[in-house]
Amino acid sequence: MAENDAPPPQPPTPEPTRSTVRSLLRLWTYARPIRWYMTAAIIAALLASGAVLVVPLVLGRIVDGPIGHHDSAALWPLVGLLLLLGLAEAGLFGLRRVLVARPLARVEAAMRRDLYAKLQRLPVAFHDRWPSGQLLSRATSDMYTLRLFLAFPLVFLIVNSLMFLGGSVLMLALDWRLGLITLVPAIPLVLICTRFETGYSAAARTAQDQNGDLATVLEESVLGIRILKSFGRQRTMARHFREQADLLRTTEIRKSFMLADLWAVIVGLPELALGAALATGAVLVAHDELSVGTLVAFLSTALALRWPVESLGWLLAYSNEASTAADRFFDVMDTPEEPEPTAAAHRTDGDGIRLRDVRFRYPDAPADSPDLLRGIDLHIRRGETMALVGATGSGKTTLTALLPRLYDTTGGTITLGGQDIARLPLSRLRELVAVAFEDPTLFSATVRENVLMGAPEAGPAALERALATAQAGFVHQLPQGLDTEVGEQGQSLSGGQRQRLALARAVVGDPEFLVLDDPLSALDVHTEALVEQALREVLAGTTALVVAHRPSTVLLADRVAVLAEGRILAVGTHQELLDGCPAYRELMSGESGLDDLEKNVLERSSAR
Ligand SMILES: Nc1ncnc2c1ncn2[C@@H]1O[C@H](COP(=O)(O)OP(=O)(O)OP(=O)(O)O)[C@@H](O)[C@H]1O
Repeated sequence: MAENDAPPPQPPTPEPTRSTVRSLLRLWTYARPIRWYMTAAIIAALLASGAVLVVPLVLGRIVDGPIGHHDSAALWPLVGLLLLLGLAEAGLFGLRRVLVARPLARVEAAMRRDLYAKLQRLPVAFHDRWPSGQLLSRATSDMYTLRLFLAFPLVFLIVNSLMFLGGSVLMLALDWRLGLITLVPAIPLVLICTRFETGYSAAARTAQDQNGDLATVLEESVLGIRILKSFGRQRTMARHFREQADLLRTTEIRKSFMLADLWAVIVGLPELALGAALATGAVLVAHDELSVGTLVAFLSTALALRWPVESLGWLLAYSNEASTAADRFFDVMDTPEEPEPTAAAHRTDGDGIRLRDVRFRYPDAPADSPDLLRGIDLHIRRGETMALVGATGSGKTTLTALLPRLYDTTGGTITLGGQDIARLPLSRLRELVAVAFEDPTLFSATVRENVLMGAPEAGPAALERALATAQAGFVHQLPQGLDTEVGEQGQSLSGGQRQRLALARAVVGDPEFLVLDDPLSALDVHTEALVEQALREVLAGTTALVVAHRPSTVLLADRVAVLAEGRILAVGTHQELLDGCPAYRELMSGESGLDDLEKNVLERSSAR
């Protein structure tokens, strides 16, 4: 495909009116199936926190009772009770973890599965717009953030709030004056936390997006490592990576400073209040208005509430991270999919492939640019092979992508065997049309799996036939033959080998309609001639559109269509066009020299 000079894609920016709670509530769909586990975990954590709050009361009882009355016999049962409370607290917090560990792993897996399935369903235009690193970071680090949120911050936001409420009531009950002194700082704290929440969620979103950008740069440099090394551009790419990493680092530092500011207030204010309560309590004890035991119980309760209050900082920070991660997840999940026609498929008739007034422009094309395809009219008769030629960037690959509806036309209609492709269910359409692209993408799977991707139900005979057509017999010499893993993107194979496997994948299902985008470009002259010979038999039984850059590929076709200025300029046999279409003559002579071509044609024609 020709280079795209559209501006680089940007991830969506968060809407200014977003609400953290609303974003997090959307996770309910996934959390619902495990609600009872979550409830049990919250109850376990609440009981553990209850045990923590009972400890000060027992301490108060010890001070005013056995210690005050020098009664050591009465001391031991209370010490035993303290021990039991400690054990109960530890056991219950442990139980909370056990209860949610597996269910939450299931939630994370379900979210990731849905995200992956959605990415598969979304149109190619979506993937053109979204950098891969942004999708990668959503499927990995964002999922992890969300699972962690459901495991800890969510539970502790509920438990710690209730513990704070319970502790406050207890402090007020023990002594209302000391209680008020200790609780007054809660008012400025609430205001400060609200302000923090707004600033921090914006920073969290920025960091997550920058993380995605970093993943994109990393992925590109890993996939393009050969180019980088061979052009000695590692330093340039490393600089680019460092710049992106620096941006992320700056945002992370900004987040840390925000959190540090909040923490200073969250830790500082209660300490001041506790100091004031201690001083006031001492005066009250001195005036016999308060027992020492009650003061000990009060202060122990206040100290037990330090964790719920201090944890507020990271709980808020984490909740914000989780809510922006949820936004990023739903940014993808909410993207509209292509409407899937449900009309029952009829049998195709003998009309072949017909394009009527087909127009197309890429969604991100500059507004002032004309449509790339501006009214294509073309009829490929049933059983016919049509070559498509045109200058580079004229839209040949784009036109081929319209047949399997990788992109939807912006005007006009395309029919396959008389059926409008816009009305065919995509699964049926993609059964009818098989495609081999110029860039032969393979997957990290075995040779067999890669080829059978074109027709999973094809038997061993069909597989062998397809490999023979594509002159891909080399696979039998690979260490494990058809079961050899081809490595990430088929990197362990040569360009020509990959191209032959991609061609085998396209023809293995004996498709009714075949679209080949310059399928022989990476082959040596000898292999090309052999593939052409075998391909001719396949093409005889199918209706095909073949993008051709070279005269040798043109020779596979019955007729040739010339694409220029977004329209079909001329259609005819190779010879007719050579005789009557100057643009075609120019295109062909630009490739290999007209004399060579004509010689070639004569030789091949006599060989047929
Ligand atoms: N995904 C895309 N988004 C936006 N513009 C695109 C996209 N893909 C291609 N283009 C633009 O569309 C035009 C036609 O590209 P296309 O790949 O269809 O040309 P082509 O005729 O197949 O070229 P070549 O012969 O070099 O393979 C080019 O200007 C290209 O920049």
